[in-house]
Amino acid sequence: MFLALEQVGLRYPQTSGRRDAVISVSMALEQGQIGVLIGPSGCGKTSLLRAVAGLERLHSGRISVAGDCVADAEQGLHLPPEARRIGMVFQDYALFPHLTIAQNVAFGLKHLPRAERAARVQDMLELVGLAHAAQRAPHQLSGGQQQRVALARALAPAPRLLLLDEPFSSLDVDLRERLSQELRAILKQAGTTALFVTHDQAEAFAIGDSVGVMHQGRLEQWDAAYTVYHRPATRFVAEFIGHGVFVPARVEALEQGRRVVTPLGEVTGLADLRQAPDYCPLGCECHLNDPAPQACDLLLRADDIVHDDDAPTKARIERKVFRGSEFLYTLSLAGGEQLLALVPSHHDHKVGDWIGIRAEVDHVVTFARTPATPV
Ligand SMILES: Nc1ncnc2c1ncn2[C@@H]1O[C@H](COP(=O)(O)OP(=O)(O)OP(=O)(O)O)[C@@H](O)[C@H]1O
Repeated sequence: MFLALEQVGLRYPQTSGRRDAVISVSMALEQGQIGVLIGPSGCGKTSLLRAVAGLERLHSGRISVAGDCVADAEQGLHLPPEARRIGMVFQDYALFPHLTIAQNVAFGLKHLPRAERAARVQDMLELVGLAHAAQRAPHQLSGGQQQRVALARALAPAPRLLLLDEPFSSLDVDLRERLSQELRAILKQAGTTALFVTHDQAEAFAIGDSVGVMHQGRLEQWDAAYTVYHRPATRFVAEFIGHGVFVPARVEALEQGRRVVTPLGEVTGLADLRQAPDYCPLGCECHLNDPAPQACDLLLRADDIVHDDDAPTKARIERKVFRGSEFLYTLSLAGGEQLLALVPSHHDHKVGDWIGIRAEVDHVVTFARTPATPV
């Protein structure tokens, strides 16, 4: 593995009584891969990034880059940031205002002969699509262009690893979306291994080969974005990623496989259910393997609920949010359970209307109900 973190822990001095900022985080990235850390404010994303950069000392664990150990708490090893050959891009792109764009990009290349330096600057500016702006001053560029210059500056010395901490957070939504796609293309073209921090889910999914969800200092899941969405490892991940709710349900053993009985009836379209008993989201004794009916909570995302006038289950529209191509409805069933549903926006029902719905769940995600409730 190109970047490997093993049981990394980080504790800030003079914070006794508070939980550690990072607790036993293990993860790995292959060369050329892009990893994204996502999680709520204060969950430890930036602290973890700073630990990789060498800006914070580890309290426990070890970090290696390209096979070189750069930090090992047990051995008291801590390579300073400048010895790690790691590039960084932060939220405030902090270009030098008195230097031209080309001079900004050349900043970390002082060791190169002049001609080589100029060629490298040209290559980097071409990579980020700003070769025409080489002689301009930073204030003559837009925020998005300035952030691309910051990226070119970070990539210019060919770092072994690039760390990016919410680089687009000061930009508007449209620009962020475009830049995140561009960023992925640029990093892939340069073959750079990168670790990116964001609290924006769309950005995480657009950029990351692997996505890690952090919560209270811990990395709760580190997986492909698709797996994080469809196979959340913990309740926290299930709730944090995507629009979803848990409904009380019951898993029953059939002669072959299992079925899940929910307030919407039996969940249909269970292509994945046969795998479900083997899959314990919590990695512990799995309630799905028990032959007796088991009370559980079933994750239903907004895209699992289909509006169907002929469906026997009816739900009342409590709230609706227009999202262009679809409405996000908040629904309640006769028994009071709440659901979310994405419905094509030509179905423009009023709040208070009852509509037919059914569940179409391709990826069944259940968690043992706690405390256990009678079935
Ligand atoms: N220099 C510091 N000294 C003491 N505590 C700190 C320091 N920096 C961060 N913390 C604490 O460590 C925890 C993790 O903070 P961190 O900034 O890593 O979270 P984050 O996920 O990046 O949050 P955000 O998304 O808001 O930037 C928080 O409880 C924070 O208060």
